[in-house]
Amino acid sequence: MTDEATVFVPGHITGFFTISEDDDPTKAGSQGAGLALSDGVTVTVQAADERAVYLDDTSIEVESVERVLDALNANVLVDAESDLPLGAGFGVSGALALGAAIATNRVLGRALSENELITIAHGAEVQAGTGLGDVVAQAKGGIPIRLEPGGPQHNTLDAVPSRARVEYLNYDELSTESVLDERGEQLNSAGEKALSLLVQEPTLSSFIYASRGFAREAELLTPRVATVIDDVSDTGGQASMAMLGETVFALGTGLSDAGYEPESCSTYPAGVVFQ
Ligand SMILES: Nc1ncnc2c1ncn2[C@@H]1O[C@H](COP(=O)(O)OP(=O)(O)OP(=O)(O)O)[C@@H](O)[C@H]1O
Ligand SMILES: CC(C)(CO)[C@@H](O)C(=O)[O-]
Repeated sequence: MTDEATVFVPGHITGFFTISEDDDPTKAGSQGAGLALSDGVTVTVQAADERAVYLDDTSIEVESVERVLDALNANVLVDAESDLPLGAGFGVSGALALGAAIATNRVLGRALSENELITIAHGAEVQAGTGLGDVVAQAKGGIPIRLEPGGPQHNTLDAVPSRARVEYLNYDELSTESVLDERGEQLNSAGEKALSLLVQEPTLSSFIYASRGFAREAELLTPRVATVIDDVSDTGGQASMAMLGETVFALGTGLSDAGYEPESCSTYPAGVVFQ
């Protein structure tokens, strides 16, 4: 046991995905692919008499984190700091859940393994309805391809063996929960097509091409996101939409070359790291 533990969890932009439902939340999840980001969430956990969760010094309630703390029977103070907006397609709720699981285990001496903690965080996200594949992707890092859905005991992960500078521009939030409820079927056929394209040619360029096709086919593009993606294409760059937020991401200097003023970071090769 220790008084305090701090971990960094990379953000994660999903480019495309499919939905797999299952009564067992450790088997439910998504296939798909995305980018783990050097912009992420730093989560500090301290033992406390009462439970409290803060993001950037503001008290927040995030169901996935509550579920993780319930599973670990933990009264702790979770103090998170993030470069990324919540609810905008960067997997912040997954990062909070995974960071809380890994750091709480250390602080309270729960002696669970990494896969056990990833399973708890993944199941919590699935049950909260805020994510299906972010947690397993964030635990792996890099440019993960989720070939099979679910937590670490059930899924199969591969990756695009590459790295990239990433630019992004966020306009607004999109509720993961409501999009998943309303668009299931349409997403799955577009997601399967995108995955088979990427598996045939697992490169960054295919990833972003497949992601753009998915966003279009699943009819998730908002007018301003579509305009920005077209502007990036017109200047020879590659961009798509982050699932699920009103957010555009581009490889390299795609957005700045098109005259926008984006945030920038890079893909993050590792998963969760103790600080
Ligand atoms: N101010 C806030 N804005 C957005 N969400 C909030 C806020 N405060 C608490 N929440 C909770 O945080 C969670 C956000 O989950 P959501 O899955 O939409 O975001 P994300 O993980 O950042 O993005 P995504 O899953 O699309 O990559 C929800 O449970 C929501 O209820
Ligand atoms: C559902 C999702 C797009 C929400 O960010 C993500 O968790 C994923 O790729 O499964």
